[in-house]
Amino acid sequence: MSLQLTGVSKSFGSQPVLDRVSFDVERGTRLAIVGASGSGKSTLLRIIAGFEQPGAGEVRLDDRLLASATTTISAHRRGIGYVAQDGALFPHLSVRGNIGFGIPRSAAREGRIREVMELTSLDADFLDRYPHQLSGGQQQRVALARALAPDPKVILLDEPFSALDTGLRAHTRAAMTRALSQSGVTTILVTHDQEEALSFGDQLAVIAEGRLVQAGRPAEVFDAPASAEIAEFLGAALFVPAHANADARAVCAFGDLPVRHDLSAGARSVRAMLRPSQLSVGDNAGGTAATVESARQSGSAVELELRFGSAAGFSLTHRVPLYEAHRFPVGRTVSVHVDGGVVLYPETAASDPVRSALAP
Ligand SMILES: Nc1ncnc2c1ncn2[C@@H]1O[C@H](COP(=O)(O)OP(=O)(O)OP(=O)(O)O)[C@@H](O)[C@H]1O
Repeated sequence: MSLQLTGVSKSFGSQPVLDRVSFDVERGTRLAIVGASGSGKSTLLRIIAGFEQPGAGEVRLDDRLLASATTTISAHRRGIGYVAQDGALFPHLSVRGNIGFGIPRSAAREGRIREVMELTSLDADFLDRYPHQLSGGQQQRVALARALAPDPKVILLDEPFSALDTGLRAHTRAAMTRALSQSGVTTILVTHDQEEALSFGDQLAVIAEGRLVQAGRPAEVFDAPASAEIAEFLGAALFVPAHANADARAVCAFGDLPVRHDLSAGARSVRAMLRPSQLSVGDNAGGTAATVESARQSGSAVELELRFGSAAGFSLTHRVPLYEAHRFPVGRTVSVHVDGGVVLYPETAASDPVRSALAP
């Protein structure tokens, strides 16, 4: 039993926005969909919610057809809750009125309102407050409580944390994720924030220009992005030209390293991808030599710009704790080691000084 999308496409006028999107979300699990601005994330959620109709394809919930090009079940009959970016609370209704909006009037109503408030870590003292008397994070939790109150089969979250500042965002996200786990409701979150997507769901799907380009467990997708573009989108990535050997190793500017995943599809020219967190920088010899070109304090760390090769060569930024910065004065030659393996991708045709500077 699950929410199932098959070949969902949508255009606005002549502009295609979604192109044959298919996925399955198992009951009680969480899916995060990540994509750049304009990639079609909100449109996808709006089709599932019933606010837009697909141009082609089908949306099914537990085998019941909710939407196709010719069929549509109205939004309020789908059993799907929706939380918008700004919460979209009714400003003239109290917290009680907002949360109780979708629940039939009965003796059990007040109990259910209090239950979902507890689930979303909202104090019962807020019951008679109005939205303008709440912080942004509290408003988002009221919006989630309102969506959960009628006991939906699915909850859709459209960038619900993006309007909150950093500290509040982490706190609200933790409270909402806890509430969703406890309620066991199937959830889809869309976000353009990679960290958020990687930490939210049981599954992660990456959407680019209306197409679903990769899906899987978050750790698997992060570990083996299907393309160099996805690797870069999901977090800082470093690419260096490499020679692949037959024994699952590759030689690149950082030495002879194990290959974790070979996604080069047999290309003659390949490049190795590694994450900055795999680098360690020391003042001993033995690694790849680099020169500290500049040092800039950033919070509790110092960002070193390390230059490899000649002045026209390649540089990367590496963070070291403030208390270690004295070991890396500007002009010092340092040694860079890489832990862990690399992922191989085909080399792109464009020649670029970064690549030639790092060629083994
Ligand atoms: N009702 C509409 N009419 C015409 N074009 C639309 C409509 N809704 C969305 N679009 C267009 O469809 C494309 C995808 O929009 P959508 O809001 O789904 O993207 P998104 O990935 O959610 O972006 P963001 O992260 O910026 O919210 C955009 O180019 C947008 O301008």
